[in-house]
Amino acid sequence: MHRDLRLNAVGRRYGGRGPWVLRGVDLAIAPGTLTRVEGANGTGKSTLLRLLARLDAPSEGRVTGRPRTAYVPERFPSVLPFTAAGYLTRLGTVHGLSRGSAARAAAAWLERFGAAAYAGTPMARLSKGGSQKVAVAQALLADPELLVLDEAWTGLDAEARDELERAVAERTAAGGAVVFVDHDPRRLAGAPDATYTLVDGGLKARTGGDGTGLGPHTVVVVRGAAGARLPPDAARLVSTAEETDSGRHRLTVPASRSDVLLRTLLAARPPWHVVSVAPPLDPGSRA
Ligand SMILES: Nc1ncnc2c1ncn2[C@@H]1O[C@H](COP(=O)(O)OP(=O)(O)OP(=O)(O)O)[C@@H](O)[C@H]1O
Repeated sequence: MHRDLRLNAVGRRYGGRGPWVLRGVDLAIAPGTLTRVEGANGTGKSTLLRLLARLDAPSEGRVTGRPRTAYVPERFPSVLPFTAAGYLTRLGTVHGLSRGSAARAAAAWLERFGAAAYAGTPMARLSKGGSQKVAVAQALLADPELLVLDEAWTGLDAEARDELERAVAERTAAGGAVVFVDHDPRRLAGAPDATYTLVDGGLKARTGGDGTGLGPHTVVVVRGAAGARLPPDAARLVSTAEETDSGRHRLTVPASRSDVLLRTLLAARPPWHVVSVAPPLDPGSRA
């Protein structure tokens, strides 16, 4: 399937004869999945993310698949000669939105990240945090099939960090793929379908993935029509689902995804009834 992105025996080194930063990397990124990439400083995380975003080409091996991709770089150029809203609107039109839709989407994303007040501020005058909000908004603007986030949370305030976690959950629930690097091990804890560590230029899968119990989980009890199955958008978000009684389901969901799960269930047709929501449990405990 062309939306699946695959790296096949990929290697990357800089400057022709430089040392191999990556070598023999095989990786498949399927729609609807969340992937975390970890590694010590300088192990090639950004290099890998640029290859996934197709902004860089491998020195050897192949990259196949062309999902519509958006990327938040580690360092976002803030000297662009536009206001925040002007820049986002232009980008929206590049992504195929009409000017009006692009302007509305730009305003909506700035609002979501608490940046509406600087919509008219030239990019060069934005603070680091303000500029990072624009960096994140430009990536989310066009509902990408693949979202690549390189330390995208760095510089955001606490509310914007939470909002970005919600936006990631929305993307994966909608069937998009997200790949991220973040220095905070608690980021989206429990949510990734796969976690890889870069060691000696290669990828090591963390055994057991990360969707099996790490990080705080919320327990949500919902009721649907007898025999009804969870809507696919909701099923993608949960770690476990158990029908405890006819039509009554007990779901565990990574805390970072619980808001999006509740919204998805309430918006389903017919809507699901939320019976209870328990606060996040300690990592590993989902009893
Ligand atoms: N454009 C480039 N030209 C030359 N060398 C580069 C280039 N980009 C990265 N490198 C080198 O490749 C190696 C991996 O860099 P990369 O930025 O991918 O690692 P990283 O794991 O993202 O690092 P960090 O955690 O510090 O952000 C480093 O030795 C770096 O100096």
